[in-house]
Amino acid sequence: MEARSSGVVAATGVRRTFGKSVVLDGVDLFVEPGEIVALLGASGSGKSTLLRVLAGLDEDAEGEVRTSGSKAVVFQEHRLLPWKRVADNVALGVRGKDAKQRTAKALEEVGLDDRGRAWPSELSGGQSQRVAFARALVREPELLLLDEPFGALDALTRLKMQALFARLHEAHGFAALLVTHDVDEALLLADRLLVLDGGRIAEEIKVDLGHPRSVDMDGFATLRRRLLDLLHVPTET
Ligand SMILES: Nc1ncnc2c1ncn2[C@@H]1O[C@H](COP(=O)(O)OP(=O)(O)OP(=O)(O)O)[C@@H](O)[C@H]1O
Repeated sequence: MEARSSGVVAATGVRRTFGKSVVLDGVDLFVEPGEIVALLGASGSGKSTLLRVLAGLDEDAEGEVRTSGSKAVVFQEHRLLPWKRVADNVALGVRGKDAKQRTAKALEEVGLDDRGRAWPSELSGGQSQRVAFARALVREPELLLLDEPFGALDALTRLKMQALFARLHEAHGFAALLVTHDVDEALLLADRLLVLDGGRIAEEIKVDLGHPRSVDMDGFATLRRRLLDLLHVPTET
């Protein structure tokens, strides 16, 4: 265990029950600095529950969870405050006299430098999610916890946001735990995949595909098939 003491996330024996139902039954999970880990699993397997535990949003879980450094969470829905302008929503994540400058930089990084004075209701779904990323980034987190952050977006916007995420990661080097049910997304973005099943991490797959990645590169289809098998998804119809 010593070698892993520098992890951004070190969780051991995480257990969460709701009444008689055991959702997490001894989860061990480590995330190294700068690493992108995708968390997959069937619907109801406990992905969001685990993410909430790691985010410190669930006080009723058992087990040991250590996270180091600052963290930020991005959910499927943007959760912007409708009564605050875009820039003020982003600025919620920062304090100090350079807050304004950092807010402007974060908005620029997500491609919305000209929308700071807009209201959230004036933005598209994709733009709103960009603001959610800016609000997370402005804290300069060491760890991003992402719960289906692209899940509510149309296919094209989703691809653009995945590319944006990859660029942001390259620029900032944060570690990320990405909950997703999209196998291609996991394979495009993550260094390592974890499959949650039966309340535990049932599989771990290292993604040695290099960067940049695309769905038609060598090795992608093989990993994809393996992952779909693990998720019990038929690959032929
Ligand atoms: N607050 C709660 N009270 C009772 N049961 C809950 C609660 N939160 C989650 N559960 C149950 O825990 C199980 C896991 O839910 P969770 O949302 O973590 O799954 P998931 O893997 O994220 O699913 P999905 O992919 O569908 O989002 C489900 O059976 C769900 O009904």
